[in-house]
Amino acid sequence: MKSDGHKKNLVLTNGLLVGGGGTPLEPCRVAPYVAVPRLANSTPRPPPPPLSLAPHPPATAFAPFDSALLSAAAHQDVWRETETWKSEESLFPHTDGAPGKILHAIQTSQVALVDNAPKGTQLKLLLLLEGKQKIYFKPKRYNLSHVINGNIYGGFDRHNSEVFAYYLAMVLNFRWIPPSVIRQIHIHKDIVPVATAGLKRTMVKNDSGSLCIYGKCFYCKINETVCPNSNGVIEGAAILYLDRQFKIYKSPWRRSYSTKKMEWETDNDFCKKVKGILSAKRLLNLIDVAIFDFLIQNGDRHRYEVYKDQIVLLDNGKGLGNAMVDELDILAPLYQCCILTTSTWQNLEMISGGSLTETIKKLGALRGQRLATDDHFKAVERRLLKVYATIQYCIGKHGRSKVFKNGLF
Ligand SMILES: Nc1ncnc2c1ncn2[C@@H]1O[C@H](COP(=O)(O)OP(=O)(O)OP(=O)(O)O)[C@@H](O)[C@H]1O
Ligand SMILES: [Mn+2]
Repeated sequence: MKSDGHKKNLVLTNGLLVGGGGTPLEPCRVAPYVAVPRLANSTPRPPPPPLSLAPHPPATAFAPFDSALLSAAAHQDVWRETETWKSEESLFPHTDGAPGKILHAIQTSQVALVDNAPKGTQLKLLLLLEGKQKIYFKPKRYNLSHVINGNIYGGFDRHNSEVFAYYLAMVLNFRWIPPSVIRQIHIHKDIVPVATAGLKRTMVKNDSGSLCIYGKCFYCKINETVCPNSNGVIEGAAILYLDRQFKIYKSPWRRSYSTKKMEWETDNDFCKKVKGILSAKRLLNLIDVAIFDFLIQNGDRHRYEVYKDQIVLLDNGKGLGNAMVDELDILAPLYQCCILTTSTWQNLEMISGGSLTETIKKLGALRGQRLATDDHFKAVERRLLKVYATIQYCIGKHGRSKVFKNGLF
C-alpha cells in the first residue's frame, strides 16, 4: 500500500452540527464535511475509491460546541425556526450550526408530556417538549454489542441505528431526515409526572420494583417491557416529529416478508419496469436510499414517505443488527439500474479511507454519544468498499457517461 500521505481525513466544517457559539466558518462547496489529506501515520486503510470526479474543497477549522451559550429561551427560537423552515433543499436549516442547535434542544428541553405513540409495530413514545415540540422516542432495547441473528428485518428497533443513520445522512449530505439524538429520560422525574393516563395503563412493575413500560403498538406485549437502568434512566433515540403531510408509497424493491420471491428477486430486467413507472428523480432518490440502507443494513424499507417530491428517511431503526453480515440485495436498486446521481458519487468519494468512521465518531462524541461498536464501524467501511465496487462494476458494464446522472436518463 502507498504512503499515508494520500489518505483522506474528514474535517468537520461550517459548524454544521456544532451550533451555538462556534466560530463562523467558511461555507463548504459540496458536502457539509470536506476531505483533506491525512499526514499523520496511522494503520493501513482501504484504498481510495477507483474514480475521482472532483477536487476536494478546502478544509476549515473545527468549531467546538458550547452548550452553555444555549438557554431555554433559545430552544423556543430553535423550534420556531425549525417549524417555519421552508426550502426545496432540506427538511431543516442546515447552516450556521442550526442542526447542532436542534439536537441540543431535543436532548435537553424539559419534557412536558409523554404518551404512547401507537403508529407502527415497535414500542415508541411521543414526547412533548417544552415549547410544544413533538418528539418520537424509540427506547433502547439492546446493548450496542448485541448481535441480531436471523432475518435482516428481525429483532426490535435499534435506537442507536436511528441516530447513527442521522449522522450518516449528514455526512452524505442527504438532507431529508429528521434530526435524531440519544437522550436519557428519568422514569420518575421526566415520565411519570407528565405521563398520560393511557401511557400509565401500559406501565407495570418488574420483579425488582422498577416501573417499566410495555406501550401500545402492533407488536407490543406486556412481557416485553422497557425498564429503566439502576439510576432510573431510560435511554432512547429522540427523533424530531415531523407534523407534515407525507405521501406514502410501496417500495418496488420491498421484501415479501415470507418465502415468496418478489419480482425484483427473479427478474434481471426489473429496473426497466421501474423506469417505466417512476420518474428519473424518484428512481435516483431510491438508489441513494438503497446505498444508505446498505451501509447500515436496514433491510426493512418496505414503504417510503415523500415530502416535496423527496424521500424522507423515516424509520432507520432496523440497521446495525449484525456487523458480520452484508446483505447485498439491499443494493439491488443500484446494481440492477446501474445509475447514480453525480453529487451522490462526489459525496461518497469524500468519505473514503476511514473518514466516514472518524466523522461520525467525532460528531457523536460532541453530544456524548457512542453510536456503534468498532465492529459496526468496520462493517460500514467494508460495505462502503462494496458500494464503490458496485459502481465500478456498473461503469465497466455501461460506461461512466451512462452511470452518472444529473436527474435525467
Ligand atoms: N419523525 C417522524 N415524524 C413524523 N412521522 C413519523 C416520524 N417517524 C415515523 N413517522 C410515521 O410513523 C410511522 C411509524 O413510524 P416507524 O416506521 O418509525 O415505526 P415502526 O414501529 O418501526 O413501524 P414499522 O414496523 O411499520 O416499520 C411511519 O410510517 C411514519 O408515517
Ligand atoms: Mn420500523
